[in-house]
Amino acid sequence: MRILMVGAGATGGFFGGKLAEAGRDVTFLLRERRAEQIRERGLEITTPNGDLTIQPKVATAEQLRESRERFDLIVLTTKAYQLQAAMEDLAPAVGQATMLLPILNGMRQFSMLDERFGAEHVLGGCARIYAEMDELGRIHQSAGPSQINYGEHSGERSERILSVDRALRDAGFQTVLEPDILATLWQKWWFLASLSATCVLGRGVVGDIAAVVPYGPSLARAVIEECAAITQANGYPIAESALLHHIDTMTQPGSTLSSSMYRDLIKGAPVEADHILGDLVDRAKGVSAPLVAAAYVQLKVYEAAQAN
Ligand SMILES: NC(=O)C1=CN([C@@H]2O[C@H](COP(=O)(O)OP(=O)(O)OC[C@H]3O[C@@H](n4cnc5c(N)ncnc54)[C@H](OP(=O)(O)O)[C@@H]3O)[C@@H](O)[C@H]2O)C=CC1
Ligand SMILES: CC(C)(CO)C(=O)C(=O)O
Repeated sequence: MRILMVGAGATGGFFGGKLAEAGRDVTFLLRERRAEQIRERGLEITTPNGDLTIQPKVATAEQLRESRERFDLIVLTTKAYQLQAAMEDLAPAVGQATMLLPILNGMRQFSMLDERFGAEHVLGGCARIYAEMDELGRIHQSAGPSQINYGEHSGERSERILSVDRALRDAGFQTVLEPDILATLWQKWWFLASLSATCVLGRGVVGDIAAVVPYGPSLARAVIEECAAITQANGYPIAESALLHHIDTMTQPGSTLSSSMYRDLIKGAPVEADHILGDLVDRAKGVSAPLVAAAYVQLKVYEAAQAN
């Protein structure tokens, strides 16, 4: 299977690097600066289980346009606010049977891809990992999961999704072929949105907020309950045990847990406000979610200040 990874940032660099190291046929579609960095330094990845540096195949949008090379699987790993431009860059690589697998957070990416390329090309997917790229372009994975979940939106175990499964598994990270990828996406979304909104409102990682007893833990609990209620109102039930487990995780003193959105915020980098929190409150279906909305407002004010 010929795989095109769009982006070699924290997630794309990690999963694409692992796939390339495992011998899969991977090309990275990169913008000029990142392509140059990787040609010079290689793709460098550090993980709790060891480090690796590879020299992957790299293409820029211009090279892709000229070669008109088509790929079997295109994995999208940009931030949400980069997706529109990335779709234009990757378009020449989409042939009749090409599958598009976005592993971004949130949900809007699917309607955007459906509209641009046709829903028949689009698979469901998401990633679980704690990773960051530093200013030298090195990818650092922290302890915790490294996993991609994927599936047909219909839930079908089609020939093509089984071929994706064969291509992605056993490459040094976990993979899960999902019977109901939409449910998985919602489960991931409420977890991520509640973590992000709590960290944004409390301006700290989980342990910092948990230390402000009793208000920090009650903030986390209230945000979790809002996100869970929106998810349930959209038809995705949450087991009591999952809710309690998440509340426990999010109120642990000393925990260094945070989301990629919060890490971007404290770095002064752009954030996926509309995609991760705005879209969730837009889908509240009458559920009251003042805390998630407040976190969203904060991020939009931050975005506006950044633009000036
Ligand atoms: N980081 C994490 O731990 C996790 C992140 N996620 C989600 O995954 C998604 C990606 O996040 P993350 O990997 O952290 O983001 P990063 O910013 O680390 O990486 C995104 C990469 O996409 C590249 N890119 C953007 N536009 C293009 C384009 N047109 N062509 C080629 N490359 C492009 C950027 O390249 P350039 O260097 O040129 O700017 C950048 O390197 C987000 O939705 C995030 O929420 C999900 C789970 C965990
Ligand atoms: C769920 C979590 C926190 C880890 O995969 C994430 O998606 C993120 O940090 O963006």
